[in-house]
This record gives sequence, C-alpha cells and structure tokens, in this order.
Amino acid sequence: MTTDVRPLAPELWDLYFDRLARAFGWPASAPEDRELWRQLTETERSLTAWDGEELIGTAGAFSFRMTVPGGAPLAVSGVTMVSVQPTHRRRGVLTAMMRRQLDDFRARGESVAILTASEPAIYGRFGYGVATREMSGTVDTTRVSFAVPEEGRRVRFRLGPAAAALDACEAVYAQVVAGRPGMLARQPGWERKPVLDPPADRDGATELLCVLAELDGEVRGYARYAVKPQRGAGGSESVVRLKDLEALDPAVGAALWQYLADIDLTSSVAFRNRPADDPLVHLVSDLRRCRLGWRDGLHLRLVDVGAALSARTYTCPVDVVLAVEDPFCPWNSGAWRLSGDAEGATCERTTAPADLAVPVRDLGAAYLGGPTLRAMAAAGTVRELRPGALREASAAFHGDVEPWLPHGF
Ligand SMILES: CC(=O)SCCNC(=O)CCNC(=O)[C@H](O)C(C)(C)COP(=O)(O)OP(=O)(O)OC[C@H]1O[C@@H](n2cnc3c(N)ncnc32)[C@H](O)[C@@H]1OP(=O)(O)O
Repeated sequence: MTTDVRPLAPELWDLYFDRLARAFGWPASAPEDRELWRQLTETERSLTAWDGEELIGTAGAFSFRMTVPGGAPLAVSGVTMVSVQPTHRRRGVLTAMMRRQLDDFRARGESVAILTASEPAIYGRFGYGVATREMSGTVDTTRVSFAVPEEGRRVRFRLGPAAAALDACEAVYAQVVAGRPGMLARQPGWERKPVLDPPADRDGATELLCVLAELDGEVRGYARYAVKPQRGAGGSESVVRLKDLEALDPAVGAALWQYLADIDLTSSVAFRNRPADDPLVHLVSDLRRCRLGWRDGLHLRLVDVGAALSARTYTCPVDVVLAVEDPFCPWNSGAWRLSGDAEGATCERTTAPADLAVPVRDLGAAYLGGPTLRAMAAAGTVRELRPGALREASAAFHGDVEPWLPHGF
C-alpha cells in the first residue's frame, strides 16, 4: 500500500475529526467540545493520510511556547490528534506521518517536539523520550491532615462555577508557567479547555467548581474540582475530584489542600496529574494513606539537537562531547560539543572524540531536567566513553524543579 500524506484541507475538518474520534473509540463529542477543537486546530499544520479516496490517518501539531530550564520560552511543536483507521493499522501509516511531521518541524525551525501519548510504547521508536512524570493519588482525608503554615490561616476562599472564575485563574496560571520546565504559555483559546465541562462527561459528579484563594485581598491560588457522590455509602463517602490546583505562595497551596480535605460529607481527594515534587508529599501527616502513583507525562523529541541544547541553561558548568544516535532523524546523528553553565550554552558540531554516547530519545527525556542521564546509563542506554563525563553531564542537565505539564493537548 502507498500512503499519500498531505495537509488537511480546511473544509475537511469535520471528516478529519470524525475519523480521529472513530480511531480512538470516542463516543460522540459534546458540541462545545467539538467546537473548541475546531477552533484550536491549526489546519495548516494538520496532516491527513489517504489510501486512494479514503482518509485513513490524521496527525496535527500545535504551535506552543514551552518553559525550558533557565532559558527563554521555546517555540515547540505539540503533536496531537494522531490516528490511523482500524482497517489500515500496522502497515506503516503512522510511520509515514511521523516522517513527514518531523521533516516539517525541522523546516519550520522548531527544535523540539512534544506530545502526551495515548499509549507510552508508541513513540520511543520515533525518538521521543519521557521527560515528565504525572503523579496521581487518592488521599484518605478521614485519616490525613495537612501542615498548613500560620500564614495559610489568613487565606479567604470564594467558591463558584469554574467558568465564572476563569480570568482570576488565568492570572495566577500566567505567573506559574515560567517557574516550571514543561509548562506551556497559554495560547488564545486554550484557557477554555480546563473549564470545558459538558454534563455528559461528568460521570455523575457535580459541575466543575472553582475555589479562589485570597491572601490580603489578592487572588493567590485556585483549585478546580467536582464532587462525586458514592452511592450507597451512607452519604459521607463522596470523593473530591481535583482537576487542577495552582498557588503562588506555599501557605496558599497548603490552605487549598486543607480546604479540599475539609469539604463536608467527603472522605477522599483524588487527583490524576500533579508534579512529582508536589508540596503535597511534605504537607500530609500520613503518606501511606495517599495511595500515590506515577505515569509518563510529556514525551519530548529533539528535532534539532544543536539548537535545542543551546536553548536551555545548565545547573553547573559542563563541557562534553555527545555522540548522538538518531536513526529516524539522521541529521542529528554524530558528535556535538555542549559547553554551558547557568548563564547559557552553545552546542555545535565537532570532530573531537566523544565523551558520552546518547540515543536521541534519552537526550529528549533529560532535556527538561527531570530523568537523569545517570539513571539512563544505569539502564545501559547512555554510555560513558570518558571517565567523569557522565557525572558532569548528568549533574548539569538535572534541575531542582520537576518538569511537568498540568494538562494534555
Ligand atoms: C499524540 C497522540 O495523538 S497519541 C494518540 C495515538 N493514537 C491512538 O492511540 C489511536 C488508536 N491507535 C491508532 O490510531 C494506531 O494504532 C496508531 C496511530 C497508534 C499506530 O498506527 P499504525 O499505522 O498502525 O502504526 P505503524 O504501522 O506505522 O507502526 C509503526 C511501529 O509502531 C508499532 N506500534 C504501532 N502502534 C503501537 C502501539 N499502540 N503500541 C506499541 N507499538 C505500536 C508498530 O508495531 C510498528 O512497529 P515495527 O516498526 O517494529 O513493526
């Protein structure tokens, strides 16, 4: 079979979205959901794959700006809406679309591509590494208390529908983005995604609520949540489903957790995506009753190794030659000399002997300062070629803030 990959014609958007939904096995989308995706789609960056007259594959990309360690927000490609029809799977259609996408990203001068995966096993072969983790958990709030600092007792709360508090939340969010690698500056329209709350998707829970946390009259944090009644549990076992929580001060964050734990007639707070270094783990009286788990978050690929590694800073001085292995994007393969520190960096081609051999996938995983090169060396994928180079590079790449993205796309 020959696969014809071409850009999405704008008038075919409904077909594109219907084929995507069918490949994912989604039930019919709520109209507001569909409209939002229509508006967010960057048609000129969306690809379609065809078998003759039949649309058999979809793959989109968003133009995001992502926080990277120490650097200015970086223009990145956000890969999305990837699907192949069940009739045409395992014949290389995805591979053809990935090939075209990465060539396009390179031509656009975007040095990094990111995605959140439906299944983590799909994207490693295309050079994506797992750069962030998402922490999930269910806190037994009948047994767990929170250590709220004194200042947190001055926090005042205001509660209402999430959509009504959007502007206040966005003002807080905008201040949080720069402090954590992996976060995306909000593009127009994206602020509506976290408050999209079609009744059909509530699964028996309340509407999405937002509690604003004010300190000295100023909104300094928020939590968006719904309450899911537990049927037949005597009326006091409902679950607080936390969607997101952001705070500009430690005391405000702690006060928000305590607020969630104290909601009457509920006995737990459940969340699916918090950073792995969430202060929660230091606030709770009993970590074992939080039932924490982790999963892969952002998958990241270096499209242009030299430009990407020059665009971030490094925790300590580093001067190493990396032998990059990248069979899918061979323009990255070969030796690169990375010199940098906390002020900036350069990464250029070199003929010098290599200090470390690194698959591009591992370089992507380490890029935001989360997983360490040392851990990957322990797994045997990164190889030290000059004694001492691993310690130097691993310490330089690693950051003191866990990279994280609070939402999918
Ligand atoms: C960013 C996002 O949008 S993530 C969303 C991804 N989409 C989905 O999960 C929707 C449902 N699934 C699908 O649409 C398809 O099965 C896809 C897109 C995952 C794969 O498409 P295909 O055209 O079948 O992939 P293709 O034939 O190019 O396979 C390439 C390789 O990936 C492997 N692969 C494909 N899908 C998977 C998977 N789900 N898990 C593990 N490996 C996979 C194939 O076995 C193949 O390996 P090989 O080269 O060693 O033989």
